[in-house]
Amino acid sequence: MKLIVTGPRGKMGRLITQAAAKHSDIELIAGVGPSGRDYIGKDLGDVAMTGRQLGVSVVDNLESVIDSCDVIIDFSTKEMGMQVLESAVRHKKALVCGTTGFSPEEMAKFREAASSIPMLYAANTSKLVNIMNKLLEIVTTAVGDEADIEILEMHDQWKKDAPSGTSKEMGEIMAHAMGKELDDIAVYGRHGASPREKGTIGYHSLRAGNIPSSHTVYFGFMGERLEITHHSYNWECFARGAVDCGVFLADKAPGWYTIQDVLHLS
Ligand SMILES: NC(=O)C1=CN([C@@H]2O[C@H](COP(=O)(O)OP(=O)(O)OC[C@H]3O[C@@H](n4cnc5c(N)ncnc54)[C@H](O)[C@@H]3O)[C@@H](O)[C@H]2O)C=CC1
Ligand SMILES: O=C(O)C1=N[C@H](C(=O)O)C[C@H](O)C1
Repeated sequence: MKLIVTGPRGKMGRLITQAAAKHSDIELIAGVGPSGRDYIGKDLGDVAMTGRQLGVSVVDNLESVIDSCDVIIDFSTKEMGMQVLESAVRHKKALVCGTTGFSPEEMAKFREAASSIPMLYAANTSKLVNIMNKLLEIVTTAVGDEADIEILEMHDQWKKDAPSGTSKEMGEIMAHAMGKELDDIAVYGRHGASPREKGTIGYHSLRAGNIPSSHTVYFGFMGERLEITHHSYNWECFARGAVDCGVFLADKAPGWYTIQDVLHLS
């Protein structure tokens, strides 16, 4: 599988390149970074600190290398993510996108792209988070209407979007389990509303230091509560999952694929 990674100097791009470089089924073709960076033209292995040179460069123009690849993995910014999507559709290349922070209108463009390319979007590529999502569906189906549901997510000080893409996916899964739409029941922060309105999902985002990612969903009852939590200690679990998604997508026909398909959780 011939792979291009965007943002190979970023936190995720670097780890994805490192994981891909160790994978026997993957040939890295190029990295794509922003123009003007001092590492443009340098060896991808050096830029992503894989521990060995890979014999391919980091370029600043995806269009110049895209025809040589089978799959692109993009964990960058929402602006870059939209550009990558356009190029992938134009050149009919499979795309794994793990970038978060897109608007509903932008997300619709990813869905549209699935009619012409193999497309996998995942706000969280950790295996355990996606198993947690299954647990959330079970609990919400059973007690969603009785419980006070609150999501608390924590990330590092540099994270650009809030709430996290993962917590939005979790909220959507729980809302759908209750036969509702998240937009109708999400409450961002609480401002002294009392009593708490039943059937809503509360959102709380915390940004501090270098916390990689924590998500807890609270199901509050009178006299007891259930908490379901995932903590990552670093970003490697997401990079491993992203590479698995890329390998999965390489031989697929155009269509919309999810991480549940990759993990056989559907
Ligand atoms: N789906 C998942 O499991 C996960 C998703 N993420 C998401 O991945 C994204 C990236 O996160 P981080 O790696 O922490 O961010 P980062 O800020 O460390 O890296 C972003 C990278 O994008 C590159 N970039 C920005 N504009 C570019 C352009 N025009 N051309 C080429 N490259 C460009 C930057 O140079 C940088 O290398 C975020 O949206 C984050 O929420 C992060 C972790 C896990
Ligand atoms: O920016 C991050 O770090 C992460 N972003 C994703 C998100 O927005 O949910 C996934 C994970 O939480 C790490």
